[in-house]
Amino acid sequence: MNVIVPIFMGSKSDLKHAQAIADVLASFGIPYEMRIASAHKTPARLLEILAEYEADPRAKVFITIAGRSNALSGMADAAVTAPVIACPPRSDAFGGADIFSSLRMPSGVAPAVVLEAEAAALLAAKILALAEPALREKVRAYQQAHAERLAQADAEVREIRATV
Ligand SMILES: Nc1cncn1[C@@H]1O[C@H](COP(=O)(O)O)[C@@H](O)[C@H]1O
Repeated sequence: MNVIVPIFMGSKSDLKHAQAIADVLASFGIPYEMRIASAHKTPARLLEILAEYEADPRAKVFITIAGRSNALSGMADAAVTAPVIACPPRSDAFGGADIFSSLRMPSGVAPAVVLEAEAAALLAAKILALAEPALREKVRAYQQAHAERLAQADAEVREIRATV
């Protein structure tokens, strides 16, 4: 597959979350690259790396991970023409307030926000599948596996009957 999904994170402390996304991409056979740059601390470096991927036709979708104040996703979205999926790491600090920095963007900036690591990778897979029939089949198989698990669970709970 001649694609590469750049996964940007704001800090190495985001690596576990990034790896969870990367693992799902790998399960779809999608190549990825992980990069670290902070919109707050190293903005020039971030834009430099983004420009490299903007010039790379394989980079058809980006994933961005930044905790606390997520400037990374909006900055990335404004700097590249491909879709950007923001998947901020989970935080319960301050009542989960971090999430709001991922939701509202200035005009002309539109990163998608997907909170679960697996789902962020799935959205990336579906975007890439638009131009990759083999990947589309893998997405279909993934959906089918979910449907089968539900059918199995349904059959199991149906056995729990009231016997009055
Ligand atoms: N928003 C932001 C800008 N620079 C780093 N962060 C995020 O802040 C958290 C803590 O970063 P650090 O390790 O640099 O303190 C990480 O989730 C990182 O993505």
